[in-house]
Amino acid sequence: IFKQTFKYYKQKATQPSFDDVIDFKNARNLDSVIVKQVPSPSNDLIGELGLKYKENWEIYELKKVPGLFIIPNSFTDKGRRMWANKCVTEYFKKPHETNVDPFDDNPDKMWESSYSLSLLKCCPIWKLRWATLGYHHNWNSKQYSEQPCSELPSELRKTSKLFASMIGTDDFKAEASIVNYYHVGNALSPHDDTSELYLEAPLVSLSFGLSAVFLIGGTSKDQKPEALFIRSGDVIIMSGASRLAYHAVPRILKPTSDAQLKSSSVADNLDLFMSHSRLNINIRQVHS
Ligand SMILES: O=C(O)CCC(=O)C(=O)O
Ligand SMILES: [Fe+2]
Repeated sequence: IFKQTFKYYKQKATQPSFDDVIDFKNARNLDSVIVKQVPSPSNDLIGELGLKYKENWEIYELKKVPGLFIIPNSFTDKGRRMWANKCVTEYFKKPHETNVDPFDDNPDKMWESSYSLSLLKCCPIWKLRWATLGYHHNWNSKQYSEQPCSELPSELRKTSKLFASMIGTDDFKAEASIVNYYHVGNALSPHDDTSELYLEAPLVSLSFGLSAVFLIGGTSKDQKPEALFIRSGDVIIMSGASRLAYHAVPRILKPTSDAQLKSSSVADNLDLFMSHSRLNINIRQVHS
């Protein structure tokens, strides 16, 4: 059943209907969520992590998927740029690992001098699909390395700790991170994340760039998933029962007209890339 819903939203022949997709921006189908308010973090942290200043933070929990929290639209424009920039200039470099390690010999070539989208698309940056940080996840054995290759960057540790504390987990240890790079037409197949040795801790997930449809169900693939839009700056937390739930990203939405390409200059390579990409940074605790 999960697979059917996945295929429905992934289809390319016709555009699927998004009527059933929970949307925090347009407040659609929000009768399926519970809202909770938590006090704002300190101003220092807000500024450093590129978060929005808000009196109170609103956290939504899906009624049908207890433990699945969404904190929409958490970052400022500048903050979103800062995070995107880290994904395309830092997180793919050693000691982190990626699917395109050969390019690591010459990481600065990732953005080789091209100002138009067609040229830019030839750059190695478009071939990046994932990077792993901290304890590296081995995709084949589905196991984490014994030793962390590095400590996670401090902004990843601080951000994940902060969001984990918003749902009441004060002792979250950020030990591993996977950064996913998506473009229109890409998808992430249904899976559960159970390689971590300690599964009681929440998983914190940040998204930037293009919007996506996210599906999350239960621990069985026979359970019909809920669909929700994840937009740039949204934070998702999988905790409790939802931590072990099947989930997937069947569709990356095409850029809307307001994301039209800006003028051609080197400084805008990031805008250009981001108007055609979705970046997801998820942070995990591996050990108890
Ligand atoms: O891209 C996403 O939002 C989800 C990524 C994910 O599920 C994973 O990396 O395990
Ligand atoms: Fe996952």
